[in-house]
Amino acid sequence: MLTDVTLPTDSLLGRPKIFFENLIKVVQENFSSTGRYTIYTNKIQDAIKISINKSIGECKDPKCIKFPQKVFSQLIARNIISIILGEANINHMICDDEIINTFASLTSDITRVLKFPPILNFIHKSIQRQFTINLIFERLSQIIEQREHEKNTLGDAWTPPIDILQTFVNFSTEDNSVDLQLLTDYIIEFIFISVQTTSDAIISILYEYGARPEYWKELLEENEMISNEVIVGYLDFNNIDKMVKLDSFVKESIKYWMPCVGLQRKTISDHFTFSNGYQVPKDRNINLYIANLHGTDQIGCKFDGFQYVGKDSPATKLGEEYIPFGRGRHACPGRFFAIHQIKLIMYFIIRKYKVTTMNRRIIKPISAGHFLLSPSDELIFENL
Ligand code: HEM
Repeated sequence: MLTDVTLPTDSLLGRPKIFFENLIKVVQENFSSTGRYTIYTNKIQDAIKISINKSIGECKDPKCIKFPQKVFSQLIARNIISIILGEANINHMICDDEIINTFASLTSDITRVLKFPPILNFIHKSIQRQFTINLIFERLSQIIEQREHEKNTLGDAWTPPIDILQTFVNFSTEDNSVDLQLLTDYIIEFIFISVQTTSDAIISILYEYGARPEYWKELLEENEMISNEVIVGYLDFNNIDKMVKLDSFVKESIKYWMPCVGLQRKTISDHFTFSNGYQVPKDRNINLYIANLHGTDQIGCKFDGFQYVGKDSPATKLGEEYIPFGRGRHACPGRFFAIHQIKLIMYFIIRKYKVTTMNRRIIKPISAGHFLLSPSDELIFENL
């Protein structure tokens, strides 16, 4: 038997199993293909437009974004804030640079802490406390206080806000009292799993797009066709489903930007036997040879951006040859939401800018074991 997947923050937050089960439940219920995130899509589109205007803006002359990592983690952070806080001071919060930066850098901050050897666990604990008393804790306290006040004033007439925060409040309330420490941990974990994963994916797609002008014409035509169908100023799910060429391009790019090996599991029974008879003894770590499954250029295959068009093979559909979101019982439940955001972001970028890598150079992902080193190449934006 192989171990279940554990989230990297498990050791840091030190919460019992039920904590992570609740978190997965929230993601499954709110962000599966049939999830409720339809109610969030307009908010996300507003947040994306604000981010693009603020961070990229008008580019009458070519503008070089030197640190795409920073710009796109802030953009995704703004999206995530808009769905976590939903109805709470949303306009104020999604323009609050301090909270956006805290959300955007949280994952890299935590990842740095997780690199400490276990013997330094006591430092984990003190850093965790530092996290949990930081800005997020304070801002959440203010919002919860306001919600409690409204609840007490309105009594039975009070209707709970529909947002992710309120869902986590329900999991953190006992005897009518909200455990703010627990609530903060839920939010930290939610940010950890959703911000950097999605911003890394969008950057890799932009690197591929910027270096491959042969795809621009068809992607722009598809973009224009969809924009002609948008009626009330916001794209709906039907519009997004029609971005089939973009979806295929996104899928191929994400596939290319996976480490060579990964999705590690550990043998916890006496031994594990593969279908070909190969046996792995207890306590050994097993990594999949992802490049081979995905057929990337690391094993001599060519990037083929439109290969999935018309094949009933969207970027969210998992298979033996496509595992960026894992597979099986613990496959990523947030992938529908991630791809939804990615397609929206690409939609707004493609229609406004010509995007290129420096000298239209193809940028290659660099694997270091089962990690990818974050590329730090610039992207150049110019108004169309
Ligand atoms: C492009 C963005 C994303 C990528 C590439 C990604 C990838 C993954 C991978 C590889 C796993 C582990 C699967 C396994 O080991 O079998 C995972 C698990 C998970 N992901 Fe994502 N993810 C992304 C975005 C998100 C988002 C936006 C959310 C939340 C809204 C999310 C929530 C989760 C959760 C809760 C798990 C744990 C599932 C479980 O253990 O049952 N992910 N993700």
